[in-house]
Amino acid sequence: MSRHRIVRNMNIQDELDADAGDFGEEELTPEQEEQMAYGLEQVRHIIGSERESGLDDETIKNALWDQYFDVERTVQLLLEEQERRRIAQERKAAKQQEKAEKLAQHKKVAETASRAASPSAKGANKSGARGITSTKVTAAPTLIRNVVDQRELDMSGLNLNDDGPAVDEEPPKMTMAREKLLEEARKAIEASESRKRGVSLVVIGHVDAGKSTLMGRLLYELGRIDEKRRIANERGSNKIGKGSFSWAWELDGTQEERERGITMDIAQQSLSTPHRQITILDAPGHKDFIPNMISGASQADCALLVVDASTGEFEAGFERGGQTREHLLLVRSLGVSQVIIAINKLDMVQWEQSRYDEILGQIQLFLLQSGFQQSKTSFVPVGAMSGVNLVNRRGPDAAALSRWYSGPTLVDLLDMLKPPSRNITAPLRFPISNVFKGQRSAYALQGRICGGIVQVGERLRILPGDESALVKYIEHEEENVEWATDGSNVTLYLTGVDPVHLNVGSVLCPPSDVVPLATVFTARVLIFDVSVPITAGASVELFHQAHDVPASISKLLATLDRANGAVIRKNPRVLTKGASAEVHITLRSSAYSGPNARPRPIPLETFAVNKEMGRVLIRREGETIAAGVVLEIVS
Ligand SMILES: Nc1nc2c(ncn2[C@@H]2O[C@H](COP(=O)(O)OP(=O)(O)OP(=O)(O)O)[C@@H](O)[C@H]2O)c(=O)[nH]1
Repeated sequence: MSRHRIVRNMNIQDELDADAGDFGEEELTPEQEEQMAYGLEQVRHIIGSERESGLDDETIKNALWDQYFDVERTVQLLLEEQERRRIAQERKAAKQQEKAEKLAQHKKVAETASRAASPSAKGANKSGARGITSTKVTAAPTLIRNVVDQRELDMSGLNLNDDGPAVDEEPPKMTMAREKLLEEARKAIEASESRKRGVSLVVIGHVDAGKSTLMGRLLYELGRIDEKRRIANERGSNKIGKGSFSWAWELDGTQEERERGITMDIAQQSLSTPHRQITILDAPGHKDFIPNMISGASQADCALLVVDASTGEFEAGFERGGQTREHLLLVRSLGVSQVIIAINKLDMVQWEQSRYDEILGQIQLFLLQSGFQQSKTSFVPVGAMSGVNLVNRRGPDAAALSRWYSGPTLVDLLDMLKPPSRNITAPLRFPISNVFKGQRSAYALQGRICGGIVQVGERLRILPGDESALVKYIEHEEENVEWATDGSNVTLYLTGVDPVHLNVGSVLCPPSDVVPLATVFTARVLIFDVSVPITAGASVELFHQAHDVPASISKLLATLDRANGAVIRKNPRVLTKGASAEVHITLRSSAYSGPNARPRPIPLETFAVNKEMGRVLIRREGETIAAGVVLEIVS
């Protein structure tokens, strides 16, 4: 379950549980009282389901504490819930009314037809039959057929007296035909060009570079964290002797992360600059959690690399085995071309310009070697802890920096990130990156839309498998929306499906245009800095979107010229550092599935059809050894 989600769920729980009967100094209105009662019910339900899903009470409590001060958001959530229920009830009443009217109409026709069919009512028969054929025109044949059945039908089948399913269970309806939806989406995208445009940003870098601190402090500087919450984080982190991590607490929400002082999973937040609405994916820097980092990077448009400028620390992160280079290579391989490099902790080297220039020079060279264009990379000196040069350069800490730096702040650079173009006419592809039990009897799936458009009420296929499900709600940037397009990081709430069919790595798509499945495919790969050359049959871990599966590089087809793709050698014996090659990749069954089990296929597309669905990463023994694109699906 997503940590982010636990925290969000706990918003309600925390407020109501902790403050039941004592809402601080504030008097509650009757409406709020009612909301609180409803919320408490939710709380019990949520605690129950969190326990069922294996969370211990300590973690739940921790998450509760985390949201302690978010009173306004809680009340707002509850009011929204009430409003949704009201609308659903109104819709239900309108539908029942409509059904009743239809039934009355059918009954009338039935009576007429029955009179017409009755041998004892000859006059009526004639006139009735004439009446139907002459007045009911095209609909008459169906109606007459129904009339016969109608007389035998059990009225309960029409559900007139039924209370119907719980309001929450009412199946969602698609509000727009596809063409109309596309039209509306195009207009909205055009309109957003002049307003705030959305981008998603993955925050990467070596362990302890200050990524979470930077994000926590930035959220505070931008007013997304209030004073109460800041104090709570400060107190909480001091209490366990981790005071220097108080800013990181905002992002590192689980007990284990807080106690260990490291990020372990992707944390999602959003912030807003004058021209951009940014979804932040804070990735772990520790090499043990690279799979989680890859999952975050595969959902991002841009990257923010944080490096630690302190003596010896930059070097440790940048040399072989450090995460700075590996993260840069990974994001580039996953298609991210824009990157901001925040050179952090300059306070540790007395804000020396020479240190900044030295680091900038080394990274710039590596960026060029790794295929980043200089025009799409930018550097900024910052002090995350004291908030220097994030939003402004005010205060005594910033004075030393201002002596030699007059360029943009971090927010200025974020505000200039180029939003991705959206391919809304492509078939929908939604690779699942996270699954958890949502509220309101739906299952929640997090991920990024890789092509197309999705709307509430749509039925989607889940690949691999034969299952489908209905989209009940769509959440984007913490708001419920009717539809969402390519490039958006969203949470889809699905109903009508057994959760066993919802797995990380599965892809949702339209039933009429399903994504291909593959167990063997041809890929063009670029070999990274490997210590042991790759031979045919090498066992590897294949990463595709948020998912990793066992595989082997089953055939080495050719080595290629990196510049023009021409074949240098067919059937090479080995692939060494820096080689570009065409290979066959074959999925293997996992160690748990037994010796004779066949590998489960994964949803994949060629790079030519869908860039995001056609990228793969290859790792071996905890090291990323290659990145590639899918050329052809073999089987
Ligand atoms: N002196 C100084 N320390 C900082 C600064 N920014 C972060 N730190 C410290 O660096 C340590 C690591 O910070 P985090 O934010 O947890 O680092 P991280 O990159 O998110 O760590 P992982 O996600 O676990 O890789 C903490 O002790 C911070 O207080 C800074 O600007 N100056």
